Amino acid sequence: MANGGADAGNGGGEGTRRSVLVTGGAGFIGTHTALQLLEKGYDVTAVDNFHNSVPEALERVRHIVGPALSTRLHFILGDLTIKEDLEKVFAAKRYDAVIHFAGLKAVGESVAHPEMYNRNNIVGTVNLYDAMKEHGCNKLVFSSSATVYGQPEKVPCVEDSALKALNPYGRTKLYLEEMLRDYQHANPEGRTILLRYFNPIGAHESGEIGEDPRGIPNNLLPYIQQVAVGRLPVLNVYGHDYRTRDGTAVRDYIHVVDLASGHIAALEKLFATPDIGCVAYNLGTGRGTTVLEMVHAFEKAYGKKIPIKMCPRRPGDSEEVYASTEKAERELGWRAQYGVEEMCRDQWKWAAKNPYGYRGSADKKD
Ligand SMILES: NC(=O)c1ccc[n+]([C@@H]2O[C@H](COP(=O)([O-])OP(=O)(O)OC[C@H]3O[C@@H](n4cnc5c(N)ncnc54)[C@H](O)[C@@H]3O)[C@@H](O)[C@H]2O)c1
Ligand SMILES: O=c1ccn([C@@H]2O[C@H](COP(=O)(O)OP(=O)(O)O[C@H]3O[C@H](CO)[C@H](O)[C@H](O)[C@H]3O)[C@@H](O)[C@H]2O)c(=O)[nH]1
Repeated sequence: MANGGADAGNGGGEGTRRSVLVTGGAGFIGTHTALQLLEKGYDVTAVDNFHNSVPEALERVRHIVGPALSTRLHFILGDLTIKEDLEKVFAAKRYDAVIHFAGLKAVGESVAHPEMYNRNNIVGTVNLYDAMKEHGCNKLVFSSSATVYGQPEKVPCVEDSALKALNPYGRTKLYLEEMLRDYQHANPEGRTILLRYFNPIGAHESGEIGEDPRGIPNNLLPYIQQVAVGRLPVLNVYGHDYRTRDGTAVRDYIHVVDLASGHIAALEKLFATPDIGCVAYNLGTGRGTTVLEMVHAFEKAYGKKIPIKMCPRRPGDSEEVYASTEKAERELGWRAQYGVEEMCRDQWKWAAKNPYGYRGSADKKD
């Protein structure tokens, strides 16, 4: 868990409760983070255009935290690429900090529609930064990704490794990291943390909120989950000739609840460190797991076999990616608590309760 007291967001009384703007707050990581922020005593405003999420997700957050904390969760429908929407967001309240999740994240889609990724991820972030500057908000936590390490030559990935983008999605993250460093250089009073997520999976332990991708999932766990609930017939395992323990690729899977607590730790670091500048941290567990190990861990939670089909490697995939977690441990006082067993347990709980995600049934899907 993140360090810090139970009511760390409440800087000493009702009138001084810290207020955080969460862009993309209805999404997978946004909902889990909003929930923890509320539990920590922060006042939360989520802004989302529901491009990849639904209002029900935030209703579930309200349900989990209960009526009292729910009053501190505000929502504004808005699109970061529309400046007027951001004006509305910043006119509503004064924010002590922003956690910026809003973005598109599907690699394949970014190859097919790079202009959409640049417009959404880059223009959205430029607009957000301009609005923050205009309204005197200088603390930002930005969602970056391990994708900025490209195909790492050396693992574990350390924060000062060489960076490289392999696709248009990765290029938006890499460019935004560089842009935010430039902005920091020009505005030294700013405080920015870039969080490089490894592979977020799992769900809140209640099984009420989780990842709900539209269409056929690209990522491993959402795919396995859909095979488990009968929406897809078989898991294609991409690549079984890697130089790894069992021939399948290795990733650093991290429980989304741990990832959320990493954001609380980053936020607390920003509040506590006036001269932090712009710093990157990995959020991973530091442990690598193969695709087949993940399948077996999920089967243990699910209680049945997942049918698999061995397939050729997926173009662009790396053999082995996992994080060095030393910097986050040392400087944020944060480390992941959960292992793959808990990740799969909670992923399956979410799947079993919500086989068709938030939309409830096959007919309503998409
Ligand atoms: N989930 C992962 O595997 C992963 C890995 C590394 C980095 N990230 C990054 O973390 C962030 C959050 O990811 P997530 O998994 O929660 O994704 P998500 O799609 O579930 O959440 C993103 C949210 O942002 C909203 N959004 C997108 N563009 C918007 C815009 N222009 N204006 C307002 N709202 C907008 C979407 O509707 C969605 O609710 C993204 O920036 C993503 O690139 C995710
Ligand atoms: O149906 C599937 C889906 C995935 N895989 C394999 O499972 C592993 C993990 O794949 P994911 O798609 O879940 O995750 P990636 O590590 O490939 O990519 C994710 O994590 C990256 C960071 O490391 C980037 O952020 C990227 O955008 C994000 O999708 C890979 O070896 C992949 O080939 C399968 O075998 N079958």
